[in-house]
Amino acid sequence: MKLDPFYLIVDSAAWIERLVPLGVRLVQLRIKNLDEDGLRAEIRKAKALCARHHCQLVVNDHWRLAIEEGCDFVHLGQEDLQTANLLELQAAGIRLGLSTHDHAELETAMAAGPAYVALGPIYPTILKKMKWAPQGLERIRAWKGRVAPIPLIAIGGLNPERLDGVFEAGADSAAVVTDVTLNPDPEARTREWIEKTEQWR
Ligand SMILES: Cc1ncc(COP(=O)(O)OP(=O)(O)O)c(N)n1
Ligand SMILES: Cc1nc(C(=O)O)sc1CCOP(=O)(O)O
Ligand SMILES: [Mg+2]
Repeated sequence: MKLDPFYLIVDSAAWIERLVPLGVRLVQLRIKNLDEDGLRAEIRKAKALCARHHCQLVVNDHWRLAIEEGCDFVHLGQEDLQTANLLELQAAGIRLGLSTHDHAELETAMAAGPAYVALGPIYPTILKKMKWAPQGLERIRAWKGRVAPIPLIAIGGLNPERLDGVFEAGADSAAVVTDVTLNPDPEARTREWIEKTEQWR
C-alpha cells in the first residue's frame, strides 16, 4: 500500500475544511477531550469533507466510533491497543496505523498486522510530553529494515527543512502537527509541505 508522503494531523473538522481542499491526501483527526456526541459529529464532518476532496481520513484513538461511522482507517498507540478489539476492527475492514517508540513496541505492532507503522518522536516535539528521547534519523533506517514493505511514518518535530533527511533514511511518509497548525500562515505552510513532498509522491 502506498501512502501519501505528507501526513497532516489536526484536532478538528474545521482544520480539515480549511486545509484539505488545498490538496492534502492523508489526514488524521486527532481529538482529545470531547464528549461522544461531539466526537461523532466531528468524525462525520471530517469523513464527508475527506470523501469530497479525495483525501484518506485516519481517525485517532476512537476506534469504536470510527467503526460506527463507517470510517476505514484508525490510528492507535500502544495503550490504545490494549483496549481496542482488533477482531472487531478487522471484521469492519478497518486498516490500522500503529505507534512505536522502542523495539518491544515494534514487535507488538508488527504482530497486530498494521497497514503502517509510525516511529517517533524523530525530533523533539512541543505538542505533548513524551517519555522517549528523540529517535534520530538512524533509528528510521533501522525501523525501515524491520517494517518494509509496510509503510513507515516518521513523526515528531518535523518541518520542511527536515524532510530530506527523514525520507533519505527510509520513511515513506512524514506526519506533522504544530509546524502547520501553529504556523502564522497554515495555508501557505500546507502548500509548502505539499510541494516539498512532491518528489516522494
Ligand atoms: C501518525 C501518528 N503517529 C503517532 C501517533 C501517536 O499516537 P499515540 O501514541 O496513541 O498518542 P496520541 O496521538 O493518541 O496522543 C499518532 N497519533 N499518529
Ligand atoms: C502525536 C505525536 N506522537 C508522537 C510519537 O512519537 O508517537 S510525536 C507526536 C507529536 C507530533 O507533533 P509535532 O509534529 O507538532 O511535533
Ligand atoms: Mg492514541
